[in-house]
Amino acid sequence: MTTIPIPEGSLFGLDNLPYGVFSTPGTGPRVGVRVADSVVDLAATLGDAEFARPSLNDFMAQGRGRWDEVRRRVADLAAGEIPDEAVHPVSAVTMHRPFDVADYVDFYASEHHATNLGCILRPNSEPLLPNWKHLPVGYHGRSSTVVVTGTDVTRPCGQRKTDDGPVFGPSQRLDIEAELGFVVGAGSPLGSRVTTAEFAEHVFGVVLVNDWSARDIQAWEYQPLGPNLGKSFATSISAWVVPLQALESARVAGPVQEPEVLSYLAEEQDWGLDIDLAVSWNGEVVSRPVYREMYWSPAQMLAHLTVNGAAASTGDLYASGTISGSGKHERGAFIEVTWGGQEPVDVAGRTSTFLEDGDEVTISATAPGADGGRIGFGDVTGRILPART
Ligand SMILES: O=C(O)/C=C/C(=O)CC(=O)CC(=O)O
Ligand SMILES: [Ca+2]
Ligand SMILES: [Mg+2]
Repeated sequence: MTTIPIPEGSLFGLDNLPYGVFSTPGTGPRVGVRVADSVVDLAATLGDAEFARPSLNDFMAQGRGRWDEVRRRVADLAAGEIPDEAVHPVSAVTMHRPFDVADYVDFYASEHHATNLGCILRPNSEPLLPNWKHLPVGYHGRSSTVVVTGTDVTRPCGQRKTDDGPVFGPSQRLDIEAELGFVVGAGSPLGSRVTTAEFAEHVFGVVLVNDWSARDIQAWEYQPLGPNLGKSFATSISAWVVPLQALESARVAGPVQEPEVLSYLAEEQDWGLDIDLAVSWNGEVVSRPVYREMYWSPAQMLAHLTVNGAAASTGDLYASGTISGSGKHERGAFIEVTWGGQEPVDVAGRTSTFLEDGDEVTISATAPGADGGRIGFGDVTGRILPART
């Protein structure tokens, strides 16, 4: 039997306990929980069949009562003695995409980001469009290209506009977007709505998201229907799903919403989140976005997603949109950091605007934990491979 050492200050203490899907040489992917620098095999310890599967979906589908029960059992387990064969060092396992992604929607919930992009992309008009403060604007992304951290990202090819008309080729303005992703566990039937008060009954947990974005492809294709191929080539997520319960100490009131929102978007509980992110480009931190300034809360986003009667499904992923704070060093996309490429930055020994082949980007995040310390999210990392031409 083994007791897992939890060093003082660990971001993965007993107040976090995120879930993921891992494999070891010789055994297939299955559900594990991270405790400090170890992964606990849940099928081998708790014995419940849904943990022997290569995704979290069957567990997530069972709903809040079951999630809370398992979290209590896992906390007891992690604090006590565990059979040696059920504990693996994080460094010795392979992490997989933690859930089968059903639908994927990306929102646009940062006022700072939306304003910055408006100024950069549409300099002669109002940066925020008239609907922006009345509803959380979003678009449907491509769930089949959601990949787990560590997956390489091939530079996309596509159309971009030039003075001589559109040309086809590798994107020359490849960018990132640092976001949070909310993972739906318990779905809702077609024809029903999820109210803002029901958010925690449906959302299982949170991942970090990098919504890779080819700005040149996007700028040419997006009017009037929104982003499509400029973003659908890859979206990276972290391997560990932080349970919503672990974020209790991170809950804060969001910004005051003025004008007042329509009643289906009104909230009685605070679902702003005090989460600090860091974006590293080739190993150097270039930005520290803050989640707490996000205008729309995740409870409002889910209420909006279902207000027309659209069903929510186990494995649905909806992302917050780029997380940009008010400060210059809090911007969550390189198009903002470099102001449309006009203000290059010196990063890791190079002057840069957009991503070059071989570049690597890592997004990390921490939040206040229940024990007075901090909890971590697993990183989301990706490296750019040259285009297939
Ligand atoms: O303002 C635009 O035209 C485009 C905005 C984005 O690309 C952002 C997007 O994907 C939503 C977000 O991440 O906030
Ligand atoms: Ca985005
Ligand atoms: Mg801690």
